[in-house]
Amino acid sequence: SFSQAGTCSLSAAADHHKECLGSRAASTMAHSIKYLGQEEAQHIDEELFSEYGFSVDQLMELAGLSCATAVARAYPVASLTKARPTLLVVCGPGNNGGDGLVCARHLKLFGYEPTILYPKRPNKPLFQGLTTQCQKMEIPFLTEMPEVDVIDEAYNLVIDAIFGFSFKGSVREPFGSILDVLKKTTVPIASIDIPSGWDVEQGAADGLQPDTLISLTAPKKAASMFRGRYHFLGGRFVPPSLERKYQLNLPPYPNTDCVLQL
Ligand SMILES: NC(=O)C1=CN([C@@H]2O[C@H](COP(=O)(O)OP(=O)(O)OC[C@H]3O[C@@H](n4cnc5c(N)ncnc54)[C@H](O)[C@@H]3O)[C@@H](O)[C@H]2O)[C@@H](O)CC1
Ligand SMILES: [K+]
Repeated sequence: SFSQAGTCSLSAAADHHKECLGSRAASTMAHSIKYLGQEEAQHIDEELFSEYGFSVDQLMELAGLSCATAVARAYPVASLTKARPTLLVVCGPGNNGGDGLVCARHLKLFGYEPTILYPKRPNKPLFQGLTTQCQKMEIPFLTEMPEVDVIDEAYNLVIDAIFGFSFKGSVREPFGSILDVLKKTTVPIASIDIPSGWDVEQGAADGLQPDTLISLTAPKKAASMFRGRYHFLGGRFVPPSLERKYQLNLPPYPNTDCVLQL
């Protein structure tokens, strides 16, 4: 992937994969995109709501749509190996989990068969609404995390929407046990914004190793430790003055696309 310092360390195989996706704009090479620290990511988030007048559900919809689009790019339905286009979406207790719910809904519309695990649901209208929408879309909800062999057998991909840029400290239950299962699965994992359980800036040597990372707004510092195949940028909603203020140096999204492969 393309590092902060602007050095390119792609293996020929990874390069081939990227070419196959056909989405890599040459212009991304000219940019040195900024990798955000945790506080900076939180400030940008607050500013989008306070100064720029966005609402959470608005940005969550765009973020979740970006994630579903990235998944459809990296794992087209026709490329999946299981008989049915099944996906497991694991949603955490904050806005990262909300992105997961939106992502699941769009993936269903894109022809996938998502199933959701949502063990800690905030008692807020936003999340209740997103949950109802998924239920009405006939997306099943699990009551507990399946065993590793069940996941390996039943799903083509796991979408990790457990923690995003507000994660801190050591993982509390039930998410510790859930992440232990995810570390053992052979099914590829696509992480939304941050691989869950990773320190937002330092990463985690013994943590999840997702195949795909979808960085929202801008990558966080830990993304420089991502070693999977596909790194996407999503969340095409940053006003130019905010981009300038934080010197995000975002590469241009192609045409009307809501994701960009880094
Ligand atoms: N600013 C942006 O650009 C946007 C951000 N969005 C999403 O919002 C995310 C950030 O959301 P939040 O700030 O709600 O936070 P997160 O979703 O990162 O997580 C916060 C939740 O996790 C819990 N938690 C934190 N550390 C924990 C630990 N060690 N063990 C167990 N639980 C722990 C907290 O109690 C809280 O419930 C981003 O990563 C992104 O996915 C999008 O929804 C919209 C746009
Ligand atoms: K995540």
